[in-house]
Amino acid sequence: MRFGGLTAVGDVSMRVHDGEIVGLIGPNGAGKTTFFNCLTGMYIPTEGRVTLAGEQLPPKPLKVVRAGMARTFQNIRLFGNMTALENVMVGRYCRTSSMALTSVLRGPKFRREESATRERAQELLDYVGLGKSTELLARNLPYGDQRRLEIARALATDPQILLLDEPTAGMNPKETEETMHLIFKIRDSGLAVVVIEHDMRFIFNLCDRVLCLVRGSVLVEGTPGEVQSDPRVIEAYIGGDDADEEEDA
Ligand SMILES: Nc1ncnc2c1ncn2[C@@H]1O[C@H](COP(=O)(O)OP(=O)(O)OP(=O)(O)O)[C@@H](O)[C@H]1O
Repeated sequence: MRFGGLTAVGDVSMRVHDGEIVGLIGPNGAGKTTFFNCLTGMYIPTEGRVTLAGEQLPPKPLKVVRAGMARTFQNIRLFGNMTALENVMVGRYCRTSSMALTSVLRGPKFRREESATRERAQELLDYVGLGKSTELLARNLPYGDQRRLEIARALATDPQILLLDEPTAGMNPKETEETMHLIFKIRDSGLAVVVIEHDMRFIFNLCDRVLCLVRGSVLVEGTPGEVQSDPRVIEAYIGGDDADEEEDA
């Protein structure tokens, strides 16, 4: 993905399997979120392709979601004035005929679908541990719960792969621990999960495999143990090259 003269994501190739958690780490500006934006059709990549279960995905967010890829955002993007339940229901609408004539006519089919959507949304709130917050406005939920609500909304789209962009940012240790268990539960249900995180303890305890991105390229890929002990990763975080360049300047 190039922006003018800047290659934000260049040499990155990633394959994720069902039931696997892959971590994406790297210093600020490495290209992690841009990579997610390319996968989910929010950016049209200058080069490269994204496939899901062998099918190439077009760079169109709604089509990507319908194909089975869902995500959460670094900066929470909920509908603040809607309840927790309604936020999850919104995620579900990509699987219903809510935008079709049935919804305009509001006939029996619409009512059946609406009731099934509500039921599924409630199930998902229970699943992420927000079963008691159904009727609370999203903006009034504690920060950690808002992040969990985003995950519930993403799951409402029935994804095969879930992309989480800094799911524990701003969380206290207890919430971080709960989030780890939630992600394990999601993985155990058969989904593929990719997680961007700056919290190294979290990522190394969570993931089966980790990729470290630096300046748009994969610097190191391996098991948490391999990546954790690789001196290049430590150097990338300390900012060896950049610091040298700044000194030279
Ligand atoms: N829409 C855009 N237009 C121009 N440059 C962009 C755009 N989006 C991202 N970039 C640039 O691409 C590079 C990668 O940014 P990105 O946000 O993907 O990094 P990141 O690894 O997610 O960083 P962080 O950990 O701070 O979130 C940065 O240099 C950023 O300024």
